[in-house]
Amino acid sequence: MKITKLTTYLAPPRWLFLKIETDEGIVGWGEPVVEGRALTVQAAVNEMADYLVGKDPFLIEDHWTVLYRGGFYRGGAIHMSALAGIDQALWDIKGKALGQPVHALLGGQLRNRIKVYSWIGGDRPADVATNAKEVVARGFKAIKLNGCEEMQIVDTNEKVEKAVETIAIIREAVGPHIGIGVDFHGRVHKPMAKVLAKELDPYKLMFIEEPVLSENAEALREIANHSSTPIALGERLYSRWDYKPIFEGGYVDIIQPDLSHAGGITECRKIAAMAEAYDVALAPHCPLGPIALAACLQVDAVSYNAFIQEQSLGIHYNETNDILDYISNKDVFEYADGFVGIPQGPGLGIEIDEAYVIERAREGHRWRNPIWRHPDGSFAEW
Ligand SMILES: O=C(O)[C@@H](O)[C@H](O)[C@H](O)CO
Ligand SMILES: [Mg+2]
Repeated sequence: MKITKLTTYLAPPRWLFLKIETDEGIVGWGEPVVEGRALTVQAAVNEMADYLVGKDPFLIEDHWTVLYRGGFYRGGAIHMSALAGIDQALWDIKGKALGQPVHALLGGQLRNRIKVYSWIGGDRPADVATNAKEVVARGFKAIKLNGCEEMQIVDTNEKVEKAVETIAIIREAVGPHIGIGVDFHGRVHKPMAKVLAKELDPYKLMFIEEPVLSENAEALREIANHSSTPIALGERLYSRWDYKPIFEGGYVDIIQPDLSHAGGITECRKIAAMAEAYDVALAPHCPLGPIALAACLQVDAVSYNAFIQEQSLGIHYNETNDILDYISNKDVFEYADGFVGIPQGPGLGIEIDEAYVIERAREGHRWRNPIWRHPDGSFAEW
């Protein structure tokens, strides 16, 4: 079998899909995207396409190695996201050709299902609480919300009180047994992170996420010394080499590699294995589309340390941008009791509705994250 063609589609609300075709008619799909830079990742995929055309799609490990190492310069969000989508599509092709789900080719599933969490939005604590209750009523056993608004490098007690009040209201609303992940989104700097972590400890959170940016990971030591809450991060780390200092540092409890940002199934499987050797848990990041989610579930299926999966079915944006719109086998993600089943179909397990993808790609998108500012006019991390 030979690779014949790579085609990319800008898929609203903010995704990029990749189709890899072969001379035997088998087609694989990947989702090479980093939010807000879809066109740049598209260019990177196109730049790597000429190497792949004419090659055997089954030689995933070799293609990954050449595309990672062979450009001399390597790594980072754009390159590793492009490589991630290519890798997902190659696994999809191989699974479809052999009539096996990807997880079967990775050694076989060690779990039937994985717990999922739902994102909770809302501007005011009361709205967040209403949304949280609604999601719990729909069966979710775990939720995640943003932990604070913009936070300056040193900020006021008022900001801290507001953040704590929101979490208190949520804990009260959902009761003691629902998992609550609190995402600080890298908004907080070292001086405030330890204050917040300590204040939030009594709410027995499932984790605090990006309490500082991962490039400031040395600050985690101080935070861990002020709190017993598990610390999660990793959505902005792109390879085993990026994760190396995190494991060596010893203060991260949960890693969150993104299957569409960190080199795909091949690389995330290895990152997960490194984590297992440090007794660190895996919770793949996925505020993305159906292909990314399907890729996550393949790695969850074979990773002992995976415990929960992020996903954005029908809730992260709005009902008109549901990820199920893009797939024909709409029952593939089986939800029950706060868990989602591991897909059993060949390849990634999803069937992309290509006509719908082409139709939506005509409209495309220009997704950008908001730009925030502090009261003094300086830039604020979103
Ligand atoms: O953990 C999450 O899902 C968020 O931090 C998103 O990755 C971020 O809003 C960019 O899409
Ligand atoms: Mg996050």
